[in-house]
Amino acid sequence: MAKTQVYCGMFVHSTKKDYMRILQNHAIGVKEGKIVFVEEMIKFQLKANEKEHEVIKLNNNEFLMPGMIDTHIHAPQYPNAGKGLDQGLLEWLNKYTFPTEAKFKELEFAKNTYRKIVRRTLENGTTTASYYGTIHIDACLALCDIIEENGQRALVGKVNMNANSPDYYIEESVDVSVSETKKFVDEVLQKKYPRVLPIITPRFAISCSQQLMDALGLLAIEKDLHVQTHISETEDECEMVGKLYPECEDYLDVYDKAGLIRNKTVLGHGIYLSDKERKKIKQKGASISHCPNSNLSIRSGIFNARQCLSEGIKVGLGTDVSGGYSPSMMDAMRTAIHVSNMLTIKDRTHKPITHREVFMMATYGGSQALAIDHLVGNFEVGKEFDALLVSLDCPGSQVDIFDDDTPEDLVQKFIFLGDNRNIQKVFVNGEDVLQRKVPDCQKG
Ligand SMILES: Nc1nc2[nH]cnc2c(=O)[nH]1
Ligand SMILES: [Zn+2]
Repeated sequence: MAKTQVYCGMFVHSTKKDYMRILQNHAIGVKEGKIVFVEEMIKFQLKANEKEHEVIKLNNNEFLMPGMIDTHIHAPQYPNAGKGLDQGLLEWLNKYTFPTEAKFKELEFAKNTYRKIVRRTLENGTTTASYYGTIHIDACLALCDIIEENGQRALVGKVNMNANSPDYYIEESVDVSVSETKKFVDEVLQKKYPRVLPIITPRFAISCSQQLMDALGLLAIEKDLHVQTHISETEDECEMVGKLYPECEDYLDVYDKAGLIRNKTVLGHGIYLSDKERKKIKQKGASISHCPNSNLSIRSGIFNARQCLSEGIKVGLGTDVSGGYSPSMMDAMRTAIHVSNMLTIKDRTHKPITHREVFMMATYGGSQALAIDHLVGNFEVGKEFDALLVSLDCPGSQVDIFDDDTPEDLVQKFIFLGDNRNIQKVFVNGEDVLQRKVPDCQKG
């Protein structure tokens, strides 16, 4: 019988009560990918037994944290990461994003790109991602296979768009868009991937007709599926949605009328939501994916994370590659703090979010946002062990530790100064997935 792996040392995670809880001199037992106990080391030592337990001791400059959860990322936009940031959202979509996404008609190009982004996010500690694909079903199915092959956990969406889109990148009709989506969902579910699920992905209200959104809302309800889309990201976009849907009360109402606002719905951005819209999001149990790098890079606006958190809305973090140039969730944490600091600079009564809140949003908050907090997000007994082994004194580390650094200082320094080199192991369901032998993505 396989032994229980027991990690001994320091752990940091978020709980319902604490954004950041640090457990020193603790032991976490992992069996068949799941957390079977979390207890003080002295307690574990009383029952420790060589036949049953494989003990892995962390050193003083190491800790374990939950794997990070990217609640909003466009896998096909990865070739554009770090370029084409000179336009605002609507122009940026037309000039750079749609031409790139259209290339995913070519399956080999799609596979090579998807291998790169899945590997890159894993190396940066993203154990779960909610991916937008393109309108191409074969490429989206290939993305699912590649995620599975690499051992990542994910939601994958075939994008729907049938309006206000260029001729070379648009779905023919509502019927085609819906039937392709059904086919995609059925194929993904049939494969019974242990950790990959489909997510209904109407791009945003501008590129979908009401009829299409109605059909997608029905499908989501019928099959109890996750939903992701964009909302209130820029002022231009909000104005255009107001003109396209004059009969709706507000932007959220466009989606809500279609049945798309559920407790498994994650809404990207939400910068310009009204009090009324936020109230409804909270009431419906939907969530917001805050994508700070993207919001600054394409100059969309300043999201008020403090306000949403204090209102009790579920908030996760997203990289939003390639509106956001970085695929790293560490960048998302840092940038979220800076965005919140900007609000404080403008209004000294605003209480900025700290390393504690961004840590929560990158881990437990992300799991709540994607409605997978019963499976992952923190180190609760019964959850799957998705975790990062962080070392601050590994070769190449850019973090220096001093005698008076507290355990929380170590975590804070990792958030601000750390990078992928400090992420020594990436566990998904208990397995160190960086060790997997997969096709070399650099050869693509
Ligand atoms: N950031 C971002 N916003 C969008 N709104 C509609 N499509 C997109 C997209 O691809 N990226
Ligand atoms: Zn996006």
